[in-house]
Amino acid sequence: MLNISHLSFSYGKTIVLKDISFEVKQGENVAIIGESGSGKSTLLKLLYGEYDLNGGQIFWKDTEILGPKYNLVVGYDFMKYVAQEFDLMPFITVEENIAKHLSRFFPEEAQQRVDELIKVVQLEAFAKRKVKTLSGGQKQRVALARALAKAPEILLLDEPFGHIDNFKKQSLRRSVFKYLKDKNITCIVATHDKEDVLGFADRMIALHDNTIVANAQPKELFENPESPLIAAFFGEFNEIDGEIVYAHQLKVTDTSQLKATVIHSYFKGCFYLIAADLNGDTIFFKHVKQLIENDTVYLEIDK
Ligand SMILES: Nc1ncnc2c1ncn2[C@@H]1O[C@H](COP(=O)(O)OP(=O)(O)OP(=O)(O)O)[C@@H](O)[C@H]1O
Repeated sequence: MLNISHLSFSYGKTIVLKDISFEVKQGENVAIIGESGSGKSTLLKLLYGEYDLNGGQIFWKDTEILGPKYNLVVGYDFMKYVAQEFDLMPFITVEENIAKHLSRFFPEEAQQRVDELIKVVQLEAFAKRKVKTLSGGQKQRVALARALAKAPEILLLDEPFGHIDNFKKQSLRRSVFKYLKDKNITCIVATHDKEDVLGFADRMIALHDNTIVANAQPKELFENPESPLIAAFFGEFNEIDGEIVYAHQLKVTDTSQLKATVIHSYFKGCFYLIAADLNGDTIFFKHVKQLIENDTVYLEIDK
């Protein structure tokens, strides 16, 4: 169990996190969300022991995670952190980067492990390539594999698929998160992307105003978004009479109290996102067909 109690941290005078407490069970996948600058990366760095806390404590089982004031070398063997800027060794190959920290006394086992991880991050075709010749997304996958090489108990991931194209992203997510679950590796992911959360995270923690404003299962938060911050994470939404209504929860009907004027139809693939004026406010709803500008539509809320 990872136990964070009353954690506080500032960069100089800039307060970033104030009195944060939460727990993460072994094998759990927890997503940290929040606006840019809300302190997601800072929280991961604190969990890793990169900075000294201003207050509070972090424990993994019986080990207290301490910062540079107490540790000559930052970090702990049982934990790996994949930062947004991954520092790989550019002049050696993908395989060599991953194998770097594996024992040289058991070359066969090391090679098997490298092969297994290259498969997890779907880089089979690039195993023998020098890292400096890879794209940003490919490097990100090498950094992930390298973090997994020594089988950490906890993995801290900062926007782990941010550099990876949509084409590859979904299958890579499934592969990596399945691997972590299979190996019972605790995983904490800082992300802006709901796709990193839905279907994978057991729990979601939202940071706002230096503190935790939500800590619950993604389904629970999706169904009852307590604030615009949470709703916005999941998608387009409106505030109608003080109520949060997702764009997919507004339906066109024959007649209703909600009379709106179409402003624009955005083609979104299998639906159109319609912007419309409702009593002077712009609202958004999903519709199967394109609607004509300035047409009147009646809407109902279908939750
Ligand atoms: N090394 C640093 N020194 C001083 N201030 C910093 C430092 N790193 C981050 N900050 C500030 O701390 C706050 C939190 O930053 P952090 O990077 O943790 O946010 P974030 O939620 O991860 O943002 P993003 O989603 O953009 O990555 C921001 O206001 C940022 O400007």
